[in-house]
Amino acid sequence: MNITEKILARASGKTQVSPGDVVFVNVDKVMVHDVSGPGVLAVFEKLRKKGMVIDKVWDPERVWVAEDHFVPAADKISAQNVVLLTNFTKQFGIKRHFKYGMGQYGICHTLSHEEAMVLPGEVYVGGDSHTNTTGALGAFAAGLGHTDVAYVLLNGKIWFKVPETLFFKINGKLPDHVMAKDLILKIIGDIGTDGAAYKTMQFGGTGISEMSVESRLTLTNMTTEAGAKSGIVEPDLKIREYLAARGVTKYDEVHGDTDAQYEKIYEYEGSEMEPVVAKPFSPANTVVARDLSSVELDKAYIGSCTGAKLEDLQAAAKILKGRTVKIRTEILPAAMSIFRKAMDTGLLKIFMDAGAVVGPPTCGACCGAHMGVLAKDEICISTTNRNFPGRMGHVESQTYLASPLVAAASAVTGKITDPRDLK
Ligand SMILES: CC(C)[C@H](C(=O)O)[C@@H](O)C(=O)O
Ligand code: SF4
Repeated sequence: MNITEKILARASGKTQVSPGDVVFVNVDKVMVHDVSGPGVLAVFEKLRKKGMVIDKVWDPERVWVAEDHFVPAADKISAQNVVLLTNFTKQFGIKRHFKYGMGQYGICHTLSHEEAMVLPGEVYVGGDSHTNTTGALGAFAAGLGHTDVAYVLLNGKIWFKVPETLFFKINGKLPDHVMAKDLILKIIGDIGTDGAAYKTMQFGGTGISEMSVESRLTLTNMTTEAGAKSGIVEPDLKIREYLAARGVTKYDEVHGDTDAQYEKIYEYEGSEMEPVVAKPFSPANTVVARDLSSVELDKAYIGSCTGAKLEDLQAAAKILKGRTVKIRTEILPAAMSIFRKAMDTGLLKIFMDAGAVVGPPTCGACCGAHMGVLAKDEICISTTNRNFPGRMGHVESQTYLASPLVAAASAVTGKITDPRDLK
């Protein structure tokens, strides 16, 4: 069995599972945020109307809650949703509620690794499609809809069909000007937005062992854009060090067997990778950044669970240091802990000296909700993961997806720019 099959076998009390089997698994952790939380509570209300008594969740210690999509409250409805979440965590005794304006808070998928909320070998589900992100820590991590999350909250279990696994073997390190974002855009461009439909995308090879944990998280984050049920990387020393730095050393790692089976193996030569950009309106609409050097931009956005981890901000700072932005540039670290590290290490000063605006963690601009939406016909280069019509604002706006290096280089020139071409 491969790592995903072994995790699902262990969680369902079986010695052997195969792709296609339906298993009923014990869940280790579950997350809801300020969009899915109220949706799940609406399911509870429906069940109550049918006479069900709901006065506790299966295990309040295994539930955590993030305020991220519409904070700072974008309007009256989002303000009300935060009140709903607060009442929910109080009523059910859920202590891990990351609240806007009270110390650490941020985008759910960023907190999941920054706060070591999920550990190797675990089954983690969340009310958000990019829950796949945390698979980079060696866990089975998948997004669920409101009804399924409600079921997990009450029972601590859920069913899964064991997915087939596609293995992406990356040989050798990526060049300096290329980031994990370029690699995953290249892969999605190759396999398409349904190329991994209900499959697991596993990443391995020397290119992955050389890669930082934060970079691996960019890969697994975007497996959702290829339709994958989950994304995963086998845990190694880097993961152990990452978790130890967060005070966690006890967990039960799972590794695939040496003769593990995969549906298909794809190979990529790391050193041959180039900066890649996804054009509107699909993450699979990819070309090399250099082919787009005539595209004029209105905005550069460096933010989101995909592109505003510390390493992403460091990459942007490398470009922006001593330079000035030519277009409106918004930089929103993905969690307060990252914001603080960026402040302590001088990154925020570099951004502000360059003329960019630095703002609080939020999903707002990424999902076109608030805090920087695009106007009609505006064109944005963004470190986020989706560029469907209207994703970041007006339905006739356009988003190009890119790495933080490409986004920062483009902010400086006002046109899509390969970082190698920046004077
Ligand atoms: C709003 C939320 C449910 C949504 C998701 O599930 O992915 C959002 O995070 C997104 O990226 O589109
Ligand atoms: S930052 Fe964007 S992609 Fe990530 S959870 Fe928020 S809305 Fe979804």
